[in-house]
Amino acid sequence: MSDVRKIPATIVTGFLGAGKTTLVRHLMTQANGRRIAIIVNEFGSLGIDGETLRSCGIEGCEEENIVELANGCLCCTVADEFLPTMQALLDRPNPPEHILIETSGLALPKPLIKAFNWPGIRSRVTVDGVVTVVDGPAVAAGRFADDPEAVAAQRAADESLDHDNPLAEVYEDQLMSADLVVLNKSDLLDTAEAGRVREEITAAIPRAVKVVAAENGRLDAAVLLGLEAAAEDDLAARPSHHDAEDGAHEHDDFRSFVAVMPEAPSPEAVVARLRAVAEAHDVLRMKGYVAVEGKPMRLEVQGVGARFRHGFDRAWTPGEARAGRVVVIAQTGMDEAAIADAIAAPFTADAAAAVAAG
Ligand SMILES: Nc1nc2c(ncn2[C@@H]2O[C@H](COP(=O)(O)OP(=O)(O)OP(=O)(O)O)[C@@H](O)[C@H]2O)c(=O)[nH]1
Repeated sequence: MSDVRKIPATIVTGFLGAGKTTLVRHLMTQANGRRIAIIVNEFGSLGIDGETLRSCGIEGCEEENIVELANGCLCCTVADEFLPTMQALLDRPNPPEHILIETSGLALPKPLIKAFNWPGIRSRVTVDGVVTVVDGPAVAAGRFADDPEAVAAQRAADESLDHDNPLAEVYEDQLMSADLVVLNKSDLLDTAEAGRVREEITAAIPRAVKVVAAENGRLDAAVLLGLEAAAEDDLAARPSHHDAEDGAHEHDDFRSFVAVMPEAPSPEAVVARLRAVAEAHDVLRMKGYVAVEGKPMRLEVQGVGARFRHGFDRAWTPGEARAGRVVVIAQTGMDEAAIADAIAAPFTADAAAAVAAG
């Protein structure tokens, strides 16, 4: 055992839109001068999570403390991207006191936890805990539920954990790696639903793991950090649907692309259009920045399924094109052309349709 204290790292994982960035942002408000580095990985190419954190104005979220790993999912780029990034952080003259890693919503945490056993990393860092953020209302709505008959048929043919629902696989892998589960978006659950979701979560994890409820990821840092789980020593207790493949998975079940959106007459018009598209095409996640007529500020818009939030985040900078761009993430097979066309249509078309509809 080394007498040099290892730097604790917390892995924040959870499905697309569960509230990981919101939680990390809140956590950073409690940094109290502690040197915390954030590694953020996003599925979709606009780098919005990194930008959200950098622009939040919270001490500690400055440029130099946030490293974005934008290419693909952390779990698939461990050797090429994650390890060199960790090495660089550790080799800083003033290394971080804590490292927060926000995975993409489609990442499987286990290959990432395994990476902490690599020589050069293992001796200097430990996984303090895997915090899995769960979108309470999405679970309550059965978003990750398998079709019970299909699963029964599949299990009868093959006893392995694997099944054919890509959402369920990612969600369950994230749960099974957890040291702490955050049941987020409690504001959108009634007591009975919250109880049911909590039971479902507990049943899905084969060991005792604490589940804490949260709204907008607002939890005390003392709850989230200092779990001292040493997860890298405990891989066997964290089963994965991909154990047989040694963590390899290609994300070919999911696709993302960037759609262009013209300047909009109002924030409401942006949300109405994106919500209609999300519902018509079963889109999992949208996020982007859009220009609104007469507004010097940029509108940030975020959708999880058909639930949207928006707000003006910053002024368009001089010389910056007021171009609206929205990342769209859905299961493979989505009609990208139809979605792109619907988002890119001039807004006058919506007005005409509203008039025609009476
Ligand atoms: N009502 C409600 N909305 C929330 C809560 N937490 C987060 N949100 C909203 O949910 C959306 C997604 O939150 P994020 O923090 O970006 O989620 P994420 O897990 O980082 O998303 P990805 O990185 O895309 O996987 C945003 O619009 C948030 O404002 C919550 O507790 N209640």
